[in-house]
Parts: sequence; C-alpha cells; structure tokens
Amino acid sequence: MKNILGISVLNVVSTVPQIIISTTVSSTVTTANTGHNVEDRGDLNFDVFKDDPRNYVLNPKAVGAATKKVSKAVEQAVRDNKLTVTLGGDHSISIGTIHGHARAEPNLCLLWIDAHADINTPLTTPSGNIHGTPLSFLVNQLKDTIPWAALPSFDWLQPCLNITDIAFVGLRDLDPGERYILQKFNITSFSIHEVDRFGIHEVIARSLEAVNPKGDRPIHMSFDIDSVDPAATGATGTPVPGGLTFREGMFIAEHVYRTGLLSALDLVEVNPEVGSRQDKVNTVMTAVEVLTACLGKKREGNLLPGYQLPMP
Ligand SMILES: N[C@@H](CSCCS(N)(=O)=O)C(=O)O
Ligand SMILES: [Mn+2]
Ligand SMILES: [Mn+2]
Ligand SMILES: [Mn+2]
Repeated sequence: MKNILGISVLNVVSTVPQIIISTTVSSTVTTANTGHNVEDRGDLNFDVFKDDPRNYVLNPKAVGAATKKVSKAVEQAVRDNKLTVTLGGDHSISIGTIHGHARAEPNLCLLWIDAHADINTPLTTPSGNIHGTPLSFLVNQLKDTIPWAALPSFDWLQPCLNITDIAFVGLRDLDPGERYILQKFNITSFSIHEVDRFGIHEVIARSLEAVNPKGDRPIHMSFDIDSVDPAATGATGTPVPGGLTFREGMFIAEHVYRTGLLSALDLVEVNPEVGSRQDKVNTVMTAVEVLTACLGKKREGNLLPGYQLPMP
C-alpha cells in the first residue's frame, strides 16, 4: 500500500479551509491507523499576473504556468511511490495533476466525480473558464480541437489520456459541446439520473468495470466537491442542485479505496471565498470526510492493528 502524500495546491495563497483540510486529513488518517503516514509537501504558490484578454479562454498564461508546476510536483510525488493527494482550488489544476500522474503512470484510468463534465474545448466553452475545459486538453481524441498555437503557455502539455479511459459520475449540468463529445465517443458517464436509477454502488462498480475491467490500472480520481449536493457543499464556485448525497460521496470514496488501486486524488473547487460561514464549515467537513475515506478511514470503524481489550 502506498504511503500518502498530501500536496496542498492552492489557487494563489494558502486559505484557511485548505490548511484545515490538509492538516485534518493528516491527523485523521494517521490516528485512524490506516497503515499510512501522511507527508504534506506544502503549497504550490503561483504568480498572479494580469493576463491577456480572453483568447478562447481566460487567463491562459497564469493557468498554463500553474498547471505546468502542478504537473511536475505530482509526477515527482508519484515517482516517489506516494498516493498523491492534491487539494484545490480550481478544477483547472487537474490539467497538471493528470498530466503529471500520467507521466509516471501512463496506464492510469480516470474517475471524474463532478456535477460538470469539464470537457468543453476552448472553442465550445460558454464562459472561457478553463475549469470547464481541463479534459479537452488531456485526451488524445480531442487534440485537434485545441487551438494550441494560440495558447503557447500550454506548449509543455501533451495529451495523455484515451477518452474511453474516463468514467463520469454525478453529472447534472452539461453544455451542448460536452453532451456531443460524450455521445460521439460513447464515454462512460453516470449522471444523477443513473445514480437515482441504479444506486451508487452499481454506478461506481460499472464505472470501474468500464475503465479498469482487469483491476490492474492505477486510478486517478478527480473529485469535484460540487458533485455533492450544495446542501453539504455551499462553498464552491458552480453549485448545482440535486447532487450526490453526502453518503453517496462517502460510498464512492470508500469503494475506490477498497480497490487498493487509488494512485492520485484531486479534491477541488473548495472555495472559501463564497457562501455563508455555515457553507464553509459544511464544505470543509465534507471535503475532509471524503478525503479521509479515500485514504482508508471507514464509517464502520478501523480495526487498530494489534489492538487488545484492556483487562482489569
Ligand atoms: N460548463 C460550465 C461550467 S464549468 C464548471 C467547472 S467545475 N470545475 O466543475 O466547477 C463552463 O464550462 O463554464
Ligand atoms: Mn473553478
Ligand atoms: Mn463541477
Ligand atoms: Mn469540475
């Protein structure tokens, strides 16, 4: 079982919630005696500079430089044989986490847990926000849809995923371009409709069967906190009603942990600058619980190795 490494990746500066998540995860995972020790490699700080006006997408220079840094940090952590956890922050960082993970583990498969598909291309995005496009930069089959010459800050990036290596869970807000892509390439996807229809166990089992049928591929799970219903995750940038219940989110985490194949994990879109104080508390609590479940903490309780009943 890999050791756990926490890389706190923050948008620009450390935020209290991210610090709470990373320190709580470290202590919780250790005390839950999951057999792991947690190493926090600290924050990746990014230069914030005035970016050019929208050129297909917003802030391409800043995001291109930041995701390049993330890629290097994640690649190194995976090469150090760490189960690598990246906390965010904008889902655009997954351009870097998945690229870096794939450089060390080219055979990875991807679980994308999200209200959104985040697979708009720079030409289909309605907002220009790169957090809605990360997957289009990463998959081979969409390579020709990216205006690479207009986005030189991404010249370091080579597509590294086969589009059929992705399974989506929790979708409930797709743009026309995304729907087209999912249909055209027959990508494994379970919207909230399928979660309601089949139940979360069947959905996550079918997702893993589709992308990892032999159970021999490292798993990258990119968990967008907005996959869980806004009632439990109000402090996020693009909330969508009718999300996964807290319990369904926890089930996904526990089930993926039990595969023993989790190799890298993103926990993203925790945004401490939006929502009420209670939203922030709820969102951080949800993030901590999902993360620690991904890392071995069980709702049934963890048997402490060598535990003996105290006797009088
Ligand atoms: N599809 C929309 C919303 S994208 C939401 C991104 S995230 N990472 O899921 O919050 C767009 O492209 O602007
Ligand atoms: Mn975002
Ligand atoms: Mn989302
Ligand atoms: Mn997302």
